[in-house]
Amino acid sequence: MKKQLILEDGTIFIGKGFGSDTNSIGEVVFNTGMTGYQEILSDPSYCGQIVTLTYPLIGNYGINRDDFESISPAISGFIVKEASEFPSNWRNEQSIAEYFEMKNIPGIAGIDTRKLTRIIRQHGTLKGAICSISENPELILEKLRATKLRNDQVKKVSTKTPYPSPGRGRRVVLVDFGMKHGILRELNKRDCDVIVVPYNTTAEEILSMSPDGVMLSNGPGDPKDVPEAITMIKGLLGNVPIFGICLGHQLFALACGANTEKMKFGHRGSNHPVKDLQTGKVALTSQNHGYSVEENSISGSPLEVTHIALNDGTIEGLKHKEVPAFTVQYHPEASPGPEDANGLFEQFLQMIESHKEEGAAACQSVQI
Ligand SMILES: NC(=O)CC[C@H](N)C(=O)O
Repeated sequence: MKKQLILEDGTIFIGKGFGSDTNSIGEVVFNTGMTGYQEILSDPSYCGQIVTLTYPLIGNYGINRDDFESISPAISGFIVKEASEFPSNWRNEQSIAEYFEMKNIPGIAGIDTRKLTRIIRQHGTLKGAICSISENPELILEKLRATKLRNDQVKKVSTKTPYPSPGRGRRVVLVDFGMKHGILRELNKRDCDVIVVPYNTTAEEILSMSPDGVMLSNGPGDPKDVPEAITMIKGLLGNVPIFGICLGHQLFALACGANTEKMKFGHRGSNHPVKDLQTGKVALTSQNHGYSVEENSISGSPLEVTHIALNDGTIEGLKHKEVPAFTVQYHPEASPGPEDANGLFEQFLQMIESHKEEGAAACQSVQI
């Protein structure tokens, strides 16, 4: 089944379809990870995007029951050089073609994904369409150029109702903007008593759950499309310790008066070096973001830059100068990728402990 991949700039690639036979339109983004395709295709932050992988062989260890980052993938399509037809691994249960067919997502193989990546890097983000070879490319191109990409992805992928993930440790409210399950796993591993809540929960509702700390998850799209979350974070600041990841980091920055901007082609991969400006240490990190916090907007805000990307100098971490809150643009939960930054979850729990001690000391001094 021949298929075509048509880019907004008029480039056409011809390949072989796999997975669902449907046509699809989305923003085409590249990920440079050599492994971790299952976590990538199930990361809700890719909602509405067509993902291409620069590594040429994808699907060789199949799809297994453990490595999903969400129950249903939200991506709009998958572009690979070679989709392995004979996966081999003791955990393998399905090929990627079988999986995409089951989930009704179109894929296209036989594409020179490194050439495609160079086009995106030169041009900047592009919309693209995966469609049948029988479609008229001129008509598809017209449709593609006229298509406005959706701006309600967070609403689409966030949980509709709160749910608990109990533990015996600190109580953490985890705001789900399109959460990767790795974040929940990391909190549960540390025995946190977690309540996951929808993206549009108010600050009052969250505070009424008496959290020891609040986590702001990753999620898809432009942070400015979620104004209710910015209002919520403003209401939380200073009332409870906050740790934000990726979209959570961007929303936190907006709530503190800084600004975010769309990047030319984003960071997506498993080996992005990030420097901690306090310790000078460099961590290799897993990343997936197309927006970043604008550097010039920090000076008038109560924020301090704590981490930067070594590849292009963009902001990768922030902390609030007055209240207990810090955020990172990258993924300390990895899934997939290196676990260098995993200690940030401990840092969050330590921040909760210090905040509790300060609160107890303040109460004592009032009594005196
Ligand atoms: N992984 C994320 O949370 C991504 C954040 C945001 N959607 C971006 O692309 O920048």
